Amino acid sequence: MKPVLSTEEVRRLEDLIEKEGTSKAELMELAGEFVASLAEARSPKSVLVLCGFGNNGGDGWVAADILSQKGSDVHVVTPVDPDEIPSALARHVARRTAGRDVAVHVGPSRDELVELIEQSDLVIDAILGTGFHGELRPPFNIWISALNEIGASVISVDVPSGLDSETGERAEACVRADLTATMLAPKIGLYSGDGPEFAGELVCGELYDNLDEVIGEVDHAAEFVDPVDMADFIEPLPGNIDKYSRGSVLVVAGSAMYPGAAMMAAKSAARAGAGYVTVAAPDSCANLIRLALPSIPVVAIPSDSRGSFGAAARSVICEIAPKYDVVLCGPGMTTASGCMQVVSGLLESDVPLILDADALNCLGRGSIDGIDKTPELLRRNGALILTPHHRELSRLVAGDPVHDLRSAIEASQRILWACGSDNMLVIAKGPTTAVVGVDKVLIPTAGPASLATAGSGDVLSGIIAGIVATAHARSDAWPEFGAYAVTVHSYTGFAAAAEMGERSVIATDLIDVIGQALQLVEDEAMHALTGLGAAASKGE
Ligand SMILES: NC(=O)C1=CN([C@@H]2O[C@H](COP(=O)(O)OP(=O)(O)OC[C@H]3O[C@@H](n4cnc5c(N)ncnc54)[C@H](O)[C@@H]3O)[C@@H](O)[C@H]2O)[C@@H](O)CC1
Ligand SMILES: Nc1ncnc2c1ncn2[C@@H]1O[C@H](COP(=O)(O)OP(=O)(O)O)[C@@H](O)[C@H]1O
Ligand SMILES: [K+]
Repeated sequence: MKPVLSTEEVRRLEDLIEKEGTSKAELMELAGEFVASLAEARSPKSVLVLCGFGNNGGDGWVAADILSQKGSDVHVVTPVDPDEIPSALARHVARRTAGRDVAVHVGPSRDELVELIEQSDLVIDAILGTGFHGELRPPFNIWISALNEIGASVISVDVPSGLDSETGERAEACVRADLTATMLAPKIGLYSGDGPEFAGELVCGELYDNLDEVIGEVDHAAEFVDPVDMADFIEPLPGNIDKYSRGSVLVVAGSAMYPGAAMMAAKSAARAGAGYVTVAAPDSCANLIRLALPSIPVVAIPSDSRGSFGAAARSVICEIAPKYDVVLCGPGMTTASGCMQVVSGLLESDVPLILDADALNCLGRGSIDGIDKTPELLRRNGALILTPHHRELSRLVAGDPVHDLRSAIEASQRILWACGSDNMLVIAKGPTTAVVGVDKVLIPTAGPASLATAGSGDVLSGIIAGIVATAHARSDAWPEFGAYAVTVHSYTGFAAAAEMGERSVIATDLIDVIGQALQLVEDEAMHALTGLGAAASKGE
């Protein structure tokens, strides 16, 4: 797992590294070398380096110096003369570089800048890094819009300029990079909001030899989880099991209005490896589900007049629930009063429970000031996984806005810390999904935008249920299994997009490629472990 840091955590890390004997000036030299090596790999004849006032600009000046010494034709654009750069570290390297065989352009007009961009094979964006905040001021807004308009090939240093490294929010003008060379550790904003779209490919320069030791001494906003981190959680199917011991799931879901959600969640749980999946659905739609899923038993539960779970549902469901390794409740269920009763009954039981979709909306309706103010509703002995998307999460915390990864992590942590339970997980879904436990935040590989299709969340909750059910002996590692399930879901997105075209994927396509996605994740994990490299790529 790779640490993902907040801006403040990066500052603390740099201070610690300095205490260990590597100065910030040395780190700047190493950062510049790293950027230069990435630029060199693209064999540019002519490189344009756009430098800002701060240390991000300093990294750019160092890279310019190295590239010119290696024979590239290097132009540097700076808003002020090197002698007037306010950051002492950056001023030092700027003066040094300006004395070498590098063409320096101070405060060019837009037209002059456009000409310079057009004449170069590669642009290095060292305008703004972690020090950027607030509204983007001239001349950088002009530089960035010119750069994006021309569509030059761009390497951004640390973060794309104009992107807030903490929130992932972008300024009106923000560099659209092909590659972002981030220093020491990725910043959380690179995964949040507009970060993934504007950063392009992300590579991290560790810069410091003993980074692994020092980085453990600062808090981590999150950890990025690769398939290789899942190698311990992927086990071959043992021969001496039966359908029950393999892992059983009860899916409590569906209504006359939304029978499909129950079908998709149940089928996904089975495809993700559960040996025995049962659906408990209102009798209004039970037959429909039976017909669609011949391999899955369906228990018909008394409905209300609108075809949702009725008043008698709670006792019937709570009686059968303990027979299963995991219960998944919510998809397509509606928030009728019978459903609210079902959710509260299941919360009172000890069975490991996943609450998704309408079960979360029932929870939200059942607590007036937000679920973080009424944690007693969630306190239980059995494990609990909540899988809200941003809107559901916002409803759970009484309407506080949740609109990006960072706010989703914060809202999830508020709920978890209020409950104080290490037996609970919030899987906060979004373009980048976070698996949030009381003491750790995992960020699995995000899927493609093809996943933004109705029913995709039902597929995810089914995959989570299937994976968790088959791992029942290892409940201590639910965050890791949650991350594994999210990764598999992401890979269904890649595999389905490769088959169907990225715009045409619908949720049922994702179910059909769960097996393929499980195999892709396993191949990547095993290849990386055995040093063969990640040969199996995401459906390419
Ligand atoms: N501190 C360190 O030890 C290291 C820092 N490094 C680099 O240093 C960067 C951080 O450097 P700084 O803290 O100097 O910050 P930056 O260089 O990211 O930005 C600070 C400068 O940007 C200007 N600025 C801020 N907001 C602006 C806005 N809205 N419009 C226009 N200008 C704005 C400020 O006036 C200031 O001069 C990192 O991103 C990284 O690239 C690396 O050299 C590695 C070592
Ligand atoms: N732009 C995107 N890129 C990648 N994944 C996405 C994107 N938008 C949504 N997703 C994923 O798709 C799923 C959608 O779930 P959800 O909103 O619950 O759908 P539904 O309620 O229709 O089933 C989540 O797993 C989410 O992480
Ligand atoms: K930058």
